[in-house]
Amino acid sequence: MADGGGEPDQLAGERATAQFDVDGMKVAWAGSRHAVEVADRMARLVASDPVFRKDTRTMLSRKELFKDTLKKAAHAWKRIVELRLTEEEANLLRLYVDQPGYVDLHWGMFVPAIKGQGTEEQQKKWLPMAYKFQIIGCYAQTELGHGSNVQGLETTATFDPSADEFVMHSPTLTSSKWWPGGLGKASTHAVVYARLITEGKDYGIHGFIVQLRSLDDHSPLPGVTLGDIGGKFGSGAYNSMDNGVLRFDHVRIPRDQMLMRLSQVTREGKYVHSDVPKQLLYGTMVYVRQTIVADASKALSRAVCIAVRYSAIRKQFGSQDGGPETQVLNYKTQQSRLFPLLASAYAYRFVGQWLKWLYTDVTQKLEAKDYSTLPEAHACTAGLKSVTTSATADAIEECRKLCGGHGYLNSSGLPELFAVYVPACTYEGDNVQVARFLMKTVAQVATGKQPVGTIAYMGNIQHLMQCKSAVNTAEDWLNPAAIKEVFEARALRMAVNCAQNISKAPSQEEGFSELSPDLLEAAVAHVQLIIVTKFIEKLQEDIPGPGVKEQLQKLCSIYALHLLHKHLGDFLSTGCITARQGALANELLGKLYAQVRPNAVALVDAFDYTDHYLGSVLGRYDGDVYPALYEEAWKDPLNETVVPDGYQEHLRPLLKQQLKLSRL
Ligand SMILES: CCC/C=C/C(=O)SCCNC(=O)CCNC(=O)[C@H](O)C(C)(C)COP(=O)([O-])OP(=O)([O-])OC[C@H]1O[C@@H](n2cnc3c(N)ncnc32)[C@H](O)[C@@H]1OP(=O)([O-])[O-]
Ligand SMILES: Cc1cc2nc3c(=O)[nH]c(=O)nc-3n(C[C@H](O)[C@H](O)[C@H](O)COP(=O)(O)OP(=O)(O)OC[C@H]3O[C@@H](n4cnc5c(N)ncnc54)[C@H](O)[C@@H]3O)c2cc1C
Repeated sequence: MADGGGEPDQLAGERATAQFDVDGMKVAWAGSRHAVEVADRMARLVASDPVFRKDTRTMLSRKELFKDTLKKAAHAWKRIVELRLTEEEANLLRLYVDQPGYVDLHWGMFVPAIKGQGTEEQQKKWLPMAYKFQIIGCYAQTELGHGSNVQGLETTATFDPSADEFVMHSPTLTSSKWWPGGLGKASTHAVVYARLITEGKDYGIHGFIVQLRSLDDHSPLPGVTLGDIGGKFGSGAYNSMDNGVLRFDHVRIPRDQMLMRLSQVTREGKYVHSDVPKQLLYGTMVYVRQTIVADASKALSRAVCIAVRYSAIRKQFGSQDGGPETQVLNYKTQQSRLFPLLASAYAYRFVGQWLKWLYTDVTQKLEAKDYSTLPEAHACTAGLKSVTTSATADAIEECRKLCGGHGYLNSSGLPELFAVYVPACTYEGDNVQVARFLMKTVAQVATGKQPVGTIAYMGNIQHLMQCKSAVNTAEDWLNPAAIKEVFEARALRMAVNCAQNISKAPSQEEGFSELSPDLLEAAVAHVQLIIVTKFIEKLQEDIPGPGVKEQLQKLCSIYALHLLHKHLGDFLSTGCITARQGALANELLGKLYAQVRPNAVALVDAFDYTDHYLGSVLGRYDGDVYPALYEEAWKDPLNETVVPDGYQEHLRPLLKQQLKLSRL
């Protein structure tokens, strides 16, 4: 999707060497022909609208940036209403506007929290107002003193039966809500997580809908202290978001603003727990983690698109006699650093599509009161979220390095992409929960219970604990069954080792604590197996378009084998492969990189990103990088004057003094 404005296409030669149908790959990437069409239309709509320009964003002050975000959000909403966009179209429009803001939390957490934890009556009351933006909501869980440990939150909601109200209170400084996006300046309401106290008893954390600001003049309501928590990492970047602080001084809300799907407080103050598992309190986090995995492939594919196109344009060395230099994309080191990231972008895309299916499936089962798949959904979302976000953050930084000096310029788009992306590693938690799930499964397998879903492989324990890989030539590694077997054996053996070592500890909790680094590694091995498996399963589907499946097969092999190479220690120490088999995998990787090379630019074109969305002079579709870099430099406010501000006060006196000294 070019919107480069009719410049000569410097990458045409690269595109001509592609050995597959790019349109077919666009469909495989987007999920369907319809998805390609809608995404394309929304991306163009945003790219052609001057209000959504973002090329000078990193030069704005925080206040200007925030106002710009409010403007863009309001304009996006206006376009959504005017054009009567569907939910799918509206979500894509917001994606392509590409500026973090309060709307992300309104749609991404506030609305899902009410949907997941509110009764039907509560949904009927609150959702229509939220859908029309008559109220703006955020998700206020984390506090100054506690983030990961949700049970440690201190905000209280004490029921007062005489008034049929809850009293929301922040008893300590550390109980101040701290971090919620959209809270600082924009939200009128929040879903607040607080300790429910009734009849003198603390029933732990529950969700409450609380109005924070006046709907007339936006001022905080009595007893509510609100503000922004301050500037964050990077210029532009996540500073468009008003992450906020909130304190309550005995603020009263009606009883029916407690989210009551999971448990209720009666008019008399009795606490009643329904038959819904209490873990559904964390349901909004499961939903968001699933979207974060999908976002990982978007961020990673953007970075890779920039690095691949620029590496095809950039030339260094290679000519002894004044002839053309070598494209840096032809260097084997560049390929071995970049192509695994390209393969990862596709791998995360497909696992993200599968995770969305899993989430929908669990949600339907929950509606039918079948809670059996909840633990797996929790483990998969938490684990995949953790693994894909940290790998993506590392990959964006790697892409910056792969673009050399120019990658460090804001106009490359990479510094801002990194700064916006990197908090995804922090918000929404880590991997420990997956490890607990694995340990439970190992224990169940020992009792003869047959695991299902993503842990079904653990049921094959007899074979996987002893099997030796049959790989004998580099090409043997092209067999998906060979790959799957060693990834399953590695994950299972690491989990079983942990379980055996925990059983030697004085208590299970001590064992867990002592072995937590090993548990984390076992969890990562399990999650990598899921990603590899879902890629392999994708390839078993009908994938139309000449050459499309063949390219994806190569990328799947690269994804799996680069992990094998990177974690060779795991595979060797668990005895899954021999050193020679490890070397054969590496040999095949080199051959696969050479096969991907002529397709690299077309493989990133298949992401179908506009130049607006990429936001990078290095990643331009037409490859006309140098004039764009040159032009971009002149937009910097420092270039508004030839002689800089401060010359008279600080440079001139210095220079004059040196003149005097030199005359002495
Ligand atoms: C755009 C970005 C916006 C960002 C927004 C945010 O950051 S918002 C803020 C985001 N904040 C964070 O992300 C905070 C991160 N912190 C966490 O996620 C915490 O680890 C915790 C809240 C899960 C711990 O809770 P705890 O101490 O109460 O629990 P426990 O460990 O004792 O486990 C008890 C049982 O529950 C199970 N279970 C747990 N979770 C789920 C689930 N989601 N589903 C289903 N089940 C779940 C677990 O497996 C265990 O099962 P078992 O073994 O009894 O059968
Ligand atoms: C940009 C951004 C946006 C956010 N948006 C929201 C929002 O909208 N709403 C909201 O409520 N919150 C939000 N948060 C808060 C976020 O969810 C928390 O920061 C996150 O859950 C981590 O908690 P923490 O900051 O308290 O870190 P801590 O829990 O203090 O973690 C510090 C370190 O301790 C480690 N650690 C903690 N517990 C354990 C353990 N049991 N075992 C081993 N290691 C452990 C962590 O891995 C980490 O290395 C946001 C945060 C950021 C950065």
